[in-house]
Amino acid sequence: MLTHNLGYPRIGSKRQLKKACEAYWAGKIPLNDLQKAAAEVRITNWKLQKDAGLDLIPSNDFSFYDQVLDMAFTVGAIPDRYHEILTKLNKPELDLYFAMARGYQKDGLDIIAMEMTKWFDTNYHYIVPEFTREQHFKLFSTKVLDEFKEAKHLGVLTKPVLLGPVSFLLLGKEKENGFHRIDLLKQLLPVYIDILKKLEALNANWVQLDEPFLAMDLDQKEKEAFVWAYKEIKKQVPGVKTLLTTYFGALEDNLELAADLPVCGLHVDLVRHPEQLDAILSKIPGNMTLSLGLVDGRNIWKNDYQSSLQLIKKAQKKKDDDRLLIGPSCSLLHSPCDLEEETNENSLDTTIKSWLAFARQKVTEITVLKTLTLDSDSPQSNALLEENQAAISSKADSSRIHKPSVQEAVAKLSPAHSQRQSPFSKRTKLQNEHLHLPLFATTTIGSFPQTKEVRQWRSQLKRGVLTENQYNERIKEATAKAIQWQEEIGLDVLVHGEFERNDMVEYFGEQLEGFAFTQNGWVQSYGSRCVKPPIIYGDVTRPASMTMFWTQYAQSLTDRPVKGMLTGPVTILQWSFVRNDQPRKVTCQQIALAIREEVKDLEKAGIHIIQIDEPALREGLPLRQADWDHYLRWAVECFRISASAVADSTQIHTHMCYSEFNDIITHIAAMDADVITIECSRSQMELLDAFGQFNYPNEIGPGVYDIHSPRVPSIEEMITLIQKAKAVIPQNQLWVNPDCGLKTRAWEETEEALKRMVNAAKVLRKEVAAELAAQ
Ligand SMILES: CN1c2c(nc(N)[nH]c2=O)NC[C@@H]1CNc1ccc(C(=O)N[C@@H](CCC(=O)N[C@@H](CCC(=O)N[C@@H](CCC(=O)O)C(=O)O)C(=O)O)C(=O)O)cc1
Ligand SMILES: N[C@@H](CCS)C(=O)O
Ligand SMILES: [Zn+2]
Repeated sequence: MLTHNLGYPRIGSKRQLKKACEAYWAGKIPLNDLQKAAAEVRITNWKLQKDAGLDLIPSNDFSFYDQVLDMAFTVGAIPDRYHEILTKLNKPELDLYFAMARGYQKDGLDIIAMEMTKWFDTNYHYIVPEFTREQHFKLFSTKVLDEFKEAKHLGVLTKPVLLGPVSFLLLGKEKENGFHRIDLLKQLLPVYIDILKKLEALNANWVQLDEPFLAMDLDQKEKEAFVWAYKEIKKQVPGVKTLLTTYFGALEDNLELAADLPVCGLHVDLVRHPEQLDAILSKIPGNMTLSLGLVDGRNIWKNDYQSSLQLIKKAQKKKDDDRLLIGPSCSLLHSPCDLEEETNENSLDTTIKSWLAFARQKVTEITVLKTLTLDSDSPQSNALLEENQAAISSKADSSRIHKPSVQEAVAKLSPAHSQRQSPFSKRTKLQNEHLHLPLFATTTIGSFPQTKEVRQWRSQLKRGVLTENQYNERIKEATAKAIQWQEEIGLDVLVHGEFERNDMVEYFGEQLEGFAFTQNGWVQSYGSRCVKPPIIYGDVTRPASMTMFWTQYAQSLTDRPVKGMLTGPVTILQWSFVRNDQPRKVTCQQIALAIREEVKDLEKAGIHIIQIDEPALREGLPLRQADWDHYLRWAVECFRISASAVADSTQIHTHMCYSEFNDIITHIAAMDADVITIECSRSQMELLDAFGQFNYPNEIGPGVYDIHSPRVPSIEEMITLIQKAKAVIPQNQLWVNPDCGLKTRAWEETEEALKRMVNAAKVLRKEVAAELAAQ
């Protein structure tokens, strides 16, 4: 029986990689320093996994930006528009790689970035591979080989990790009509085979091929692709031990397909789906190794050793120990690095800390499970087991978790809680009378640049360098400047800028009871961007208003409407580590009731437009379509609970980014927000089609400015996008706004882009006026 890991967080326990990348992008450090910082992270990770006693340690789980982009880069799936970075500018390959992720707008080039979207149901985002009909693949980057050699040189024979060929293609997008990306498998596979042969020549033993799509609904063509690809790999590289990994879901109807593939090992997620073990054990061939995903890679609760041991024992009845692996449910990429970095008892007290395990502790849990299995009677094992049971029962019995008043409020929820007073057709008239907004009303999504300065103030407040008063004065100044500037450039609906928020979820988590938060529990969200998800451990209440002060302050500075800005219940749930002792729906209802109170307070204070962001509503969709309806019903209901306590004349906005809407449009419509703003620009308004086809009745703000790239779009580009939107949605329903909040941008580009955006709306208003005059 061997222990292994599917992947370790690569940001570094002190976000070293984030800091080095951002310094390199800003031209503050040379490439060499960035490479050094990256190597240090890799080496530290290998060493700590080795020291924990892990048998198979992953390599190529490191990434400068994203593992899907790495795969595209490895197989040379590099869109033509980036080649000039090498051919014309003679830049290093890593600059080309970063340009694919972030766009490139300097040295006389202006190249847009590749699309980015959610990695399954996580808050991690990957770069979407682009494929053309005549797509050509070749071994372009040797990263996987280099990192294997690097670890070997340090005395660690790693298990290289590659995104499997079928999942790689399925994660991508056709950039031309007339073909399906899965048809490219024949051209792609030789590159994989080349890599596997090269790894074999380097004496690699196990190679991990991630095929998460095996835990999703597959059509016949996709199933055949799996069969063909893995037969071909077996035929051409018989000496490599292929470990096929699935995670986030159960194999279900794909079990036979997976069990029949000629691979050496199969990894299954037994945290999300422990019930699948029986079926798997009855189907898996005797000579295929089974990897038991027992330690939760997606949450931070300590492993319950007794439960895991039961699953191991069950597997042992059908499989010899030398055909069993023990590991985490999925890559530990989604866990914070190290609980030992949490030294501040004010954010994470010792009791709550004793319930938790982060990536480093999870690696130890994996090795302990092996010890407990193979050496079950030793005093050391008994002590480990007892200690674990004490932590598990301390959480189950804790009086800090249950609040009868919250449970009563949830039990009393009725359909009336999720119903606005009147239908949209009536509300919109009242809102128009109240707000007097022009055609193509302009707004932003909420946040303005979180500059180094703003973050420094917060860090100084935490360290006691600034008093609360001094900190508030600085935030007030930033808010006042933002309000004045928005008025000057002519935006119609203003925002306060969210300067006081560290993060749109953490900020609320810090103010709600039932939440704990960390000092250093960073998890990669995309590229160098990280989040510190709060930990929901108990029933949720709102002891005091959370946003009133800053919203009222901003509104007091202007006659234009300022939008109240809240994060919605589904997003707070989805972007937190959630308690595992009650259904997610119930936790979400508790949060919805807290947000509902906040909405009521804002309305009472004279705020007439309130935005309840739900960017994670789509992300929360179960991976299997059969489970969608149940989820969407309670998720939409929770949004509505939070939004429905207001008068008809109060305009409720919601916002979603990185979402496809085609297949959930009825539920989006059921949210019944008066206005929805969506991310649209990278897809050139494609995402809007769903709303057009549905004859979506409420108002929409399709994003015209890609905020994930420093690139400033031209006014013409924005006009073209609005015109595209006009072709799909009646113009009186349209708003003009960026794709998402501007917290990650610098002021210079933000100012320029928003000025152009307001002017684009003005140009279109003139056009419409001229059309009307001509009629
Ligand atoms: C909109 N998105 C969000 C998602 N998830 C969230 N939880 N939040 C989101 O906004 N998912 C989807 C999208 C895209 N994802 C992201 C994720 C993360 C960011 C982002 O900007 N992250 C920041 C960190 C934000 C934060 O928590 N800031 C804190 C701490 C700041 C800090 O680093 N302080 C320094 C000290 C400062 C100094 O002295 O210079 C330190 O501690 O060392 C804060 O502001 O207080 C990031 O930088 O990664 C965006 C989109
Ligand atoms: N109001 C948030 C939404 C991000 S999804 C922001 O503007 O950053
Ligand atoms: Zn957004």
